[in-house]
Amino acid sequence: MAATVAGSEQSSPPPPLLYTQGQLDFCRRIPKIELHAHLNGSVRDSTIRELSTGLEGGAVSLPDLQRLTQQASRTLGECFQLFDVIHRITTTHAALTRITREVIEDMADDNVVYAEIRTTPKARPEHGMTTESYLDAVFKGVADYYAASRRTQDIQVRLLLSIDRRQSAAEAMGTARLAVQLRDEGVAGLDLSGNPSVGQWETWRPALEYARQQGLKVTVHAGEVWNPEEAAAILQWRPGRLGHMCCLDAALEKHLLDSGIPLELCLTSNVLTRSVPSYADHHFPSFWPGHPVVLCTDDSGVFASSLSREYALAAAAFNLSDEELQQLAVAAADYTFLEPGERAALRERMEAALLVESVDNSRSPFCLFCDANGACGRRGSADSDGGAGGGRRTCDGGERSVR
Ligand SMILES: CNc1ncnc2c1ncn2[C@@H]1O[C@H](COP(=O)(O)O)[C@@H](O)[C@H]1O
Repeated sequence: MAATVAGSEQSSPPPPLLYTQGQLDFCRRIPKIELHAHLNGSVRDSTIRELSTGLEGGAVSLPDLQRLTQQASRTLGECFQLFDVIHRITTTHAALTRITREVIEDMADDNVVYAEIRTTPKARPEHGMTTESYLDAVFKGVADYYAASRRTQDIQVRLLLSIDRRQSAAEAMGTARLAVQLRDEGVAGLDLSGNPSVGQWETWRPALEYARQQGLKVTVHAGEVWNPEEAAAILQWRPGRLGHMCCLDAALEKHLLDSGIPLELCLTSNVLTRSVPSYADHHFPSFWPGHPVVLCTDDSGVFASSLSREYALAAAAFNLSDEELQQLAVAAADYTFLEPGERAALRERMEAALLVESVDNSRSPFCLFCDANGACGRRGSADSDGGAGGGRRTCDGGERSVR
């Protein structure tokens, strides 16, 4: 049977190899800043499996969950199906506290030194949860991380509250008021996100406007799908940062370049959701260098990635040198929603940690189906399931793809 699988694999071309172990190792050692990470999109696979197993009465369709998490590529619509499943297993205060602590642990392990984690506060009356208690549980997760971490203050964390595009104008205003109230408790800003095919910009604009008038920073998802009228209206409103901006015509691209608004770019998310056709075709090089850009993960759990992996993918796809990777990482300090003095301190900390070594590219490469730990999810890859590596597979794909 194994021979049949291997035989059938031989007939299909191997996926392109995108970066080397040496590049990934180097990117892991660079101190990094994460500015676009959705809390419920960053949940560990093992935690999703554990929490869904504990549920009674088939509240979560495990076959659906498994099908969606095992697909190498998923459309934006399928991603939002996956979020619905994740939201059904992170309904308790304890689950929220746990996922928050774990997300920070994973970021700290990946050498992220500053993170803005975003989430939509949700009221779940059936679990005795209000939007305020949702956030209390998230804050507890942050506190638990610091209480348990031996490497205290390795990573500095701020929250952004997200307005979900499914929300009404009144609900959006509720989220904005909460963000303003919690400004001194670790909330650094407000975000607009959610399924880009849902709703109208004018619905949430007053809430974003209110937050901005109160001195809060605002970031907005835009151009994740083709909607030039909305992208133009958002650009004209001038948020503090913009997420994605994949689907732009030449006029909008020029407008964005002229605006100087920092862009949060999430390569794997955009490729897997088909907002861009491939890594090599990503719009990163249309903006960087020259325009403020920060590489981010978006949903490290949903897309099986890490910030280091996103840097390594950028290095391979756009032929970036070690110095350029570090320039990207350091510059991100300037685009954070921290106060100016805190930004400067963060930048100094990043500069003090610059690396001067070169990359060892001789070690095994990674392909499109390799996850952040180098385990290859492609059927028939070498050292398949259940071997001495405890089910970990190594990649035997083809040539590395460099643009
Ligand atoms: C793939 N690109 C994306 N585009 C737009 N919104 C996204 C997203 N990825 C995640 N979210 C938003 O973040 C929520 C999950 O985290 P929280 O429950 O808030 O912690 C999703 O439900 C969606 O609203």
